[in-house]
Amino acid sequence: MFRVLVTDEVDQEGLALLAAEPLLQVDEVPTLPKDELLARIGDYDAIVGRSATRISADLLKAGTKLKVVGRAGVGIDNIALDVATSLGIAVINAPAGNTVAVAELFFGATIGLLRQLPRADHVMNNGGWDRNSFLGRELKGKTLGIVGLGRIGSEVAARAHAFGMTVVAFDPYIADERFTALRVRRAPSLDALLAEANILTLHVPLTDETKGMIGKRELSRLPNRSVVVNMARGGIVDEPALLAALEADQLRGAVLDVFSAEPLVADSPLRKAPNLLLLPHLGANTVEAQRNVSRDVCLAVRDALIRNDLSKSINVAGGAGEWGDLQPAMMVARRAAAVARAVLADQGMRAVRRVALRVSPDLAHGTGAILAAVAAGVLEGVIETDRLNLINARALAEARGLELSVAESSELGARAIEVALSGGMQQLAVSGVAPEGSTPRLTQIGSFHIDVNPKQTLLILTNHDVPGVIGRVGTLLGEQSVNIAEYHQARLAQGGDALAAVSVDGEVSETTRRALLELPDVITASVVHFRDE
Ligand SMILES: NC(=O)C1=CN([C@@H]2O[C@H](COP(=O)(O)OP(=O)(O)OC[C@H]3O[C@@H](n4cnc5c(N)ncnc54)[C@H](O)[C@@H]3O)[C@@H](O)[C@H]2O)C=CC1
Ligand SMILES: O=C(O)CCC(=O)C(=O)O
Repeated sequence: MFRVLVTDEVDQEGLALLAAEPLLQVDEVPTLPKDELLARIGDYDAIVGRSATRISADLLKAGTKLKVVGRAGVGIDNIALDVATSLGIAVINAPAGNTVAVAELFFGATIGLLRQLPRADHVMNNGGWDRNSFLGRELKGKTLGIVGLGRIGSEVAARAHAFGMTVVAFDPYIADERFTALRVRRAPSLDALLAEANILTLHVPLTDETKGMIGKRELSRLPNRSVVVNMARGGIVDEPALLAALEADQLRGAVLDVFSAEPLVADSPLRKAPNLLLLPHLGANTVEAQRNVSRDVCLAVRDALIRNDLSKSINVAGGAGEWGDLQPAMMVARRAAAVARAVLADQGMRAVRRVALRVSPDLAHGTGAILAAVAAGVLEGVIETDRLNLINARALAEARGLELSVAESSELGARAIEVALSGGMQQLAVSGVAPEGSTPRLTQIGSFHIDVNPKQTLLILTNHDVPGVIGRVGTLLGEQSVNIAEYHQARLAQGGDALAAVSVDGEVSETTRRALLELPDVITASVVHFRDE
């Protein structure tokens, strides 16, 4: 049974999906003060919330059972992501469900500002009828400058064309093809965008790069009497600088849906600023968007808890593509790494320094997730594995000084993986395949070609290629009640060294391993218990 704590206002449709799962117990509470949340979090496997609950480092550390943090929305700036990653806690958001809500609000609010609708309504509510004071401006013919051409920026751009606007955007992380497809002109720099934007709108995440990105200097570069809209995150537009520009009548107006501190304090000078339309973080507040994000995040949290499906987790080292499609490859990669580490350790090389993963081109879309699986395979059996998982494996490996690399190689056959570990002068590569629709297999250990399905435990023996070894190994394992599932013997040349990969059910004890080493002609015996069964 997993316990899920739901804070903030998360739409019922998603919560019903969680509640319908017999393996989940869902406790819904309003947004809690920090100390109360800290006191409760230790009982829960997952927490689901919106932006009102800060998922701080303290909270994550106090959540000793926490496996998943779900965010019903896009922005994750309220979550201490690095801490979650290092603790192996999956962070899952709902990136797409509220895109349209924000894009539509941009037009609603901007037209509202340009036509002075809130003020006109206020006059009407007070019994007046004033047509002369409310001479507005149109969008048609104006240049819209978008910072951040991601999901929301793209939807804003598409709608702006319908209004007859010229659309220019600045986003150094988006390829030219995307600009072309969206019929958006690329601004070469933020300054170039500012120079021509009659309406400037921000659709970027809050990061070190974007914090304070629109300050006094940037506002002064806009054409006179431009409009600034921030529906992304407070702090991207410097609030005192914006206030000053509005008071100086340098700007025609501005819309703020987000603030550097939320809720906005009652006596904030922004509340009195001229031509400033203020909204209480309403971007995602539509029935449709709330339903979408709640469903998306609750399904992903459910699958992460019950099926260990981390494909929607934004901190699963590199992202995953199609999780179902990648899982066999990740399993083979993890096991290949565990085998290589164990065999090298038995040859006296315990301190792995470098881990090099090669994948065939048909697996190139999943290198991040496969590399995470490799890192987990190298570490299992070496470090405390209670919290070792695909989320923190790479970070833990790198923290131990391991150099991880990944390359795509067309020399490998279909859906093939090679994991090479090295340290000092020694190196060992183990390969495997994860064919579609059939059993994943290990295909090579060092120079030896094998063909074995690595199930619960794999025994790797090296021996002299002489008659009788297989029989003696089989007899000994039988005497120790170890059941052999598959026995694959490989050799390089007759009478030389041979390698046996023996897949067995259950565990092989250290006593049995030592007994195997006592057998004539057995040179090394390595046992790998796969811990991710
Ligand atoms: N007001 C509200 O209720 C809502 C606000 N948001 C905010 O909107 C932001 C954007 O959301 P999406 O479009 O879904 O995200 P997204 O990730 O699809 O797009 C963000 C874009 O910003 C670009 N970017 C990042 N750093 C940049 C920089 N320094 N300069 C220029 N471009 C940069 C990225 O390349 C990306 O294309 C979210 O991060 C969130 O903070 C999102 C939903 C609701
Ligand atoms: O409604 C919310 O929780 C805020 C939405 C938002 O800002 C986001 O999804 O990033």
